Amino acid sequence: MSENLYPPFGILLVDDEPAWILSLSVSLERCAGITNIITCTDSREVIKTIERQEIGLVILDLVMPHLGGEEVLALIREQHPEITTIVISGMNQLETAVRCMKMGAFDYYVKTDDEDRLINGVMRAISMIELKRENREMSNRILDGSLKHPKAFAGIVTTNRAMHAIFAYIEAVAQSPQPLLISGESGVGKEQIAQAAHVLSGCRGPLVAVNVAGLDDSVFADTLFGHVRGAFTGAEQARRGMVEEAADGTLFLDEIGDLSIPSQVKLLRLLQEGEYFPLGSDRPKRIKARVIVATHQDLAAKQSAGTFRRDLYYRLCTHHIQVPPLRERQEDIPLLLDHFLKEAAGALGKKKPTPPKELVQLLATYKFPGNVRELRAMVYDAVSIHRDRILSMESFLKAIDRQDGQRIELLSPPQRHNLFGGIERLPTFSEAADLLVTEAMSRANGNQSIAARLLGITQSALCKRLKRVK
Ligand SMILES: Nc1ncnc2c1ncn2[C@@H]1O[C@H](COP(=O)(O)OP(=O)(O)OP(=O)(O)O)[C@@H](O)[C@H]1O
Repeated sequence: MSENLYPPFGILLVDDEPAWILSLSVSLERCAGITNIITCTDSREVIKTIERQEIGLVILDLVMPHLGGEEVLALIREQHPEITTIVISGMNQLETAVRCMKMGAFDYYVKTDDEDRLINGVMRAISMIELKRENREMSNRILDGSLKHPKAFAGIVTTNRAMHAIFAYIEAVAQSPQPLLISGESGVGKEQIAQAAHVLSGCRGPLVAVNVAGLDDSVFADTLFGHVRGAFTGAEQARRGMVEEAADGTLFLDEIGDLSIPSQVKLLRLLQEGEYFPLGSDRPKRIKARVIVATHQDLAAKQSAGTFRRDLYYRLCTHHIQVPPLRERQEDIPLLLDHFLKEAAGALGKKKPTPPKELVQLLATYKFPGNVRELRAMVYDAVSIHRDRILSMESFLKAIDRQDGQRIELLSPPQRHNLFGGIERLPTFSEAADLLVTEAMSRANGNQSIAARLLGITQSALCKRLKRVK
């Protein structure tokens, strides 16, 4: 959103009547926040203007001296077919309208039409152009597999393919004025993703984060929209709301799934109309921030159950990112372990300890219900009590065992290929069990607790087996 012009491409108004151009410009800005407007009163200049600057939409008068609107439309379709055109006429002529639509006009309006109809049509055209652009951008990224701004994601440690696809998606939608929805379990890194999207939006303002969980409706309205002096008992001073604090930046609403229905209505109105009223004021203010929302809940399920408004859900879903849980990206565990060991050692003024080999094996057997945040906390705890050069496994084992109700089970999906394919004589059941136990003990470096987790059995069951193996 360079220089905060909206939309990110120009809208060219072509009409030989300067008064009409002025009145339409004012209405577009006042009613829809459209500021990226270029004007042209000489139809012969249209193509040159298009070639000089980035135009996405042309709003074209039909009756003009020199070149008429239909001729200009034909030239645009021929020389710049990527540009969308809306035709406006002083007369309501069905035949002309049909002809223009057949020539490729996006829509046709009569100057005497209700102004709202024209503005809604312009907004529809803008949404369509933006979607097309995002699509093109996404396809290009997917084809060349690269990121334009890898620095924006520097703080997010991952080698996972799904996470890299998310990065490419964020780059594609970063400049869109539509809201961005980030969902995923608690602790997967949703706030970090929101920060990357904010950096890439190019907005100069701040990222203002608001956790909306547990806010009742009036506190929600006051927090977001602020109030004027005397708005309610105790409102001795006017207060700016978070929407205003986030001007020219990003408003990040966390835990959006917990919002009450009346607050959902307020948020929808804000997103749809771009306007809000501070409490006690009858003068609307315009939102000038990009909105990013996050939730650990399944909004689709909530919407089906009737606890989340369908219209808001669809509005929020325009750009949607689903961050995978840590257990679905186990390849990230060694990297994150190393990252947090460094971070914790630095924060606690210690030398970075060396993790024992079996630690990654152990962590791979765990589901991490608290995701990356839980891993980070485990590492900080281990580093804070650590003394020797090699990190002790004890605190990790304790933290994992503390998770009551956690069934002991391996996380990797069962192997589908035939392990015994090349073997002529099948081992007996107890021979195979002994071999498995020996292998698990070797991988766990003799640690029975880890070996038991690797095998998916209790430690006492392993002890019994070990006695037999010996
Ligand atoms: N890929 C990652 N690389 C480095 N640190 C990460 C990564 N993912 C998460 N973290 C760290 O884990 C912690 C939790 O991340 P974050 O707050 O972004 O999660 P969240 O999904 O927003 O959680 P919640 O739903 O509870 O708000 C933070 O300290 C964050 O820095």
